[in-house]
Amino acid sequence: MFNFPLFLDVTDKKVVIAGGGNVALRKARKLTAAAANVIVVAPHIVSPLYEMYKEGTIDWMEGKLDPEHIRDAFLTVSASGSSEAQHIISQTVRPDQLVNGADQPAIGNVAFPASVEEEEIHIAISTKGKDPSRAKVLREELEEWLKERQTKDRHE
Ligand SMILES: C[C@@]1(CC(=O)O)C2=NC(=C\c3[nH]c(c(CCC(=O)O)c3CC(=O)O)Cc3[nH]c(c(CC(=O)O)c3CCC(=O)O)/C=C3\N/C(=C\2)[C@@H](CCC(=O)O)[C@]3(C)CC(=O)O)/[C@H]1CCC(=O)O
Ligand SMILES: NC(=O)c1ccc[n+]([C@@H]2O[C@H](COP(=O)([O-])OP(=O)(O)OC[C@H]3O[C@@H](n4cnc5c(N)ncnc54)[C@H](O)[C@@H]3O)[C@@H](O)[C@H]2O)c1
Repeated sequence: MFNFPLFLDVTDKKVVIAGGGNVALRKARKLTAAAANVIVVAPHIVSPLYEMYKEGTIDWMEGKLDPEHIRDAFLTVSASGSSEAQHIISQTVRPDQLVNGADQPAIGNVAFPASVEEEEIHIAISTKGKDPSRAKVLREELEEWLKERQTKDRHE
């Protein structure tokens, strides 16, 4: 399914996130940190997303996903868990558009890895879609390992 590791520049790209729950929030944080132009489409959004909207970090279109929201999106993130929204996404996107199926990997062509980023390196971890919680555990272990390595370097 996801067979090609890639680091992608999303600066100023239009990214539409369908859904406003905690999964949408996690993706919105990563994407705004990467300077994407994030638009959340959902009838309701969790309060940290509402804060981001009020600060102007993201846009919010209140309501259900509509095909028009995603026609010119560079990347669409499916994070609503709604079969109606999933159906709209799979019927609307062209083969040259990117889709992350956070709630249904089968409709996607990109996945978010767990990652550790420092000034000079960025390490990404994927379990090939099989066990995302394990990717989180591995990320935490890697963070520890990097910390220990830095401490060791400082003492050498
Ligand atoms: C790595 C990480 C990055 C991120 O999200 O940015 C990420 N998931 C994370 C956490 C996490 N995900 C889930 C739990 C709860 C587990 C539990 O409850 O046991 C937790 C743990 C938590 O939330 O603490 C559940 C889950 N995840 C997916 C499904 C759908 C499905 O499988 O059908 C379901 C089941 C839904 C359900 O059944 O309810 C799908 C995907 N999740 C991916 C990435 C992609 C594959 C990555 C890979 O190849 O490893 C993929 C395919 C698509 C995508 O999302 O891009 C991030 C850790 C970041 C970090 O901490 O560093
Ligand atoms: N990829 C991952 O890491 C991961 C982790 C946990 C859960 N999930 C899956 O992701 C989905 C979302 O999880 P959550 O915890 O954020 O759920 P949630 O129920 O808290 O949030 C769903 C959001 O989608 C919105 N929504 C509902 N119908 C919609 C529509 N037609 N158009 C647009 N927005 C709509 C709701 O208003 C709400 O904001 C679930 O299906 C869950 O199984 C994925």
